[in-house]
Amino acid sequence: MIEVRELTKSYGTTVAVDQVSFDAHAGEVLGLLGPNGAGKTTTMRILTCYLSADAGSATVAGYDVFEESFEVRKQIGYLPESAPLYADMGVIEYLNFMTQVRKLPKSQRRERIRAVIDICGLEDVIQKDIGELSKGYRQRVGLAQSLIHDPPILILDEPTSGLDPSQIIEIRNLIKNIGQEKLVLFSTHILPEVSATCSRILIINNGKIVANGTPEELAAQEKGEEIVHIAIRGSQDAIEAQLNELEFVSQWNRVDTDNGIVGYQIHAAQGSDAAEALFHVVVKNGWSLTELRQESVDLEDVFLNLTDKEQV
Ligand SMILES: Nc1ncnc2c1ncn2[C@@H]1O[C@H](COP(=O)(O)OP(=O)(O)OP(=O)(O)O)[C@@H](O)[C@H]1O
Repeated sequence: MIEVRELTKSYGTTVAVDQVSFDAHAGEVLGLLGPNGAGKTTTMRILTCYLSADAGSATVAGYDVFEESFEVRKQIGYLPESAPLYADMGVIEYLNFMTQVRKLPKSQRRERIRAVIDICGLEDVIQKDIGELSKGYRQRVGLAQSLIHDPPILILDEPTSGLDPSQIIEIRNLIKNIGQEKLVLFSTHILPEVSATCSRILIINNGKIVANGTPEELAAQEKGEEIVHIAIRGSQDAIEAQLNELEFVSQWNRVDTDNGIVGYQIHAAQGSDAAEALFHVVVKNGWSLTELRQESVDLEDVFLNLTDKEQV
């Protein structure tokens, strides 16, 4: 649905976006993660036709961002970092205004306003002016305007910035729900944000995409191996003789011995499905398994290694 190739944009001597390429598909919640100044906003502004690029190409739902901006804008709902909301407008009045900006046919306006109020949980505040709303509700109104024309793609720039923890959770859940039906591309500089919300992550640093994958893939790339914790009731000598013979095991450390149960940390080749393979080894030897656990993904290491540490 989105195809970006070698996109480049400079402001004077600052290269804000540097040969960025990526694809995004329907049904994904894609997180653009990077420290401040990494180039997230610039990338999003180019994709939403608010900014031209110096080089490269980008298409949205098959339409060229530079040649067919009218069509591209129809495909995209955009929530900029500071959404231009009008404080003295009522919620309904503002959404109605946005149906006009988006040139929705009169016959559809009422139904679309109702739909976005429902999706974004605005029912309790429809009587209020935008200026009276909490920041969390204002952000919901921002999301509602981005959805008003029912676009297949949503682009959200730091949608939880400035919200308190409970508002952040609400907006994340909203994004996840919307992501079940639409492609959502959103930016953040906060790592837990992407872990909590995204199916795939692009890490951007100094204008370049430095990683692209699911949280699990990125962590596996970083480690280059699988680490499994296992505890077995059986003869220590026999277990260790067997571990030495397993080709996928690159290294093992005995971490615990307790009442006939021996615990190991096992390093294995990436993609070897070591946990499952070790389970079969234990069963084949007639030992009993008291613990089997693959070490959890540590995305923070990935992020810190790929971006400027001092900026995170
Ligand atoms: N209008 C502008 N004029 C000059 N430089 C700019 C302009 N907009 C952005 N930049 C620079 O381009 C680089 C990328 O900025 P951008 O806003 O795209 O990053 P970002 O990842 O969105 O950061 P943030 O999270 O702080 O918004 C930064 O070095 C920034 O200072």
